[in-house]
Amino acid sequence: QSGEVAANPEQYDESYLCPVQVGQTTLNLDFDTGSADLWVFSTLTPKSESTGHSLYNPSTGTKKSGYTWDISYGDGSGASGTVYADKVVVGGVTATSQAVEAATSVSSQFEQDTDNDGLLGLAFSSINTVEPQAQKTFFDSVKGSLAKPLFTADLKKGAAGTYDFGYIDSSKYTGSISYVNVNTANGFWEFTASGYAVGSGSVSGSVGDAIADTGTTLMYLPTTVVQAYYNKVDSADYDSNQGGYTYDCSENLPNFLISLGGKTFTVSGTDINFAPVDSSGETCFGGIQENTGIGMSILGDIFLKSVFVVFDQTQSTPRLGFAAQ
Ligand SMILES: O=C(CCCl)NNC1=[NH+]CCN1
Repeated sequence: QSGEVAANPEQYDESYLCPVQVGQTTLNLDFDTGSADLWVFSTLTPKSESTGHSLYNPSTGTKKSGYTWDISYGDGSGASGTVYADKVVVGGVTATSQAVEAATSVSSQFEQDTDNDGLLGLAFSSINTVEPQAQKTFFDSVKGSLAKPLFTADLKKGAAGTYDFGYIDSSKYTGSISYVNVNTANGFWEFTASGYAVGSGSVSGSVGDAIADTGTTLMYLPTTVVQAYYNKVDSADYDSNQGGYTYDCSENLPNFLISLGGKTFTVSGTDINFAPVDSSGETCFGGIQENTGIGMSILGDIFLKSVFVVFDQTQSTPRLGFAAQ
């Protein structure tokens, strides 16, 4: 089988939500290559936490007795609950008995984002949080039945993009796809990024260890790289109250170039202009921030909306393919 599903941006492209049939209900889920749990708001979620969300009704599923899950994300958000097996359909691709993690508790970030009905993890199943036995991601459940064991991400700035499962649609990218091998030891789509450049500078240095993470909004890079970037932004400064680099919204940001698999990709300065910090619209928060304390770089949506990405398990070593959109 193969299929395509829309990835609809929230405000400021903070995350991208995709319609997914879970049991007999269609929910809008955040496809997240940085985690491996498929969890949903449900009729088991306290009303005080689930108002405004579409809810999975576990009555259509088979309860996995004694199974629980509890996940925390890099941004401090989290959720926990119980586990059911049920039908999940993404863009016409069906997992007949997918582990569906029904939330009995969610953090405030999820409670408040009423467009988001849960997450569909697309990292490696090794980091699934279900106890006493880790469960397969949706991709792992259907991988063997896909025309090709791969999926692609084509996210866009302020417009609907797509995730495709089982095939590469050559109309969605330009030029050739350049591949890098993935290190799955930490359960992420983790690889080594090469040199970088700011604006019209020449590509040099090394970004290093990084993950491709559709579930993270911004780009988190080494301090040296981030300082080199904002040195080219006159009004930029590190604002500890905002927790990162801010600048005058009226200032045009330079492009950021990164070399992956021997090819250089350009993230436009307009894409790096993330969002105003308040309703005055004077000060803006940058889409490139420091990876301090994370232990690796994260190429999140700010980067991913500039490229077409292949999450490829056609070979014994998984790999990532990057092409310009
Ligand atoms: O948690 C992470 C970072 C992994 Cl290093 N990404 N995925 C995600 N989902 C919701 C917020 N962030």
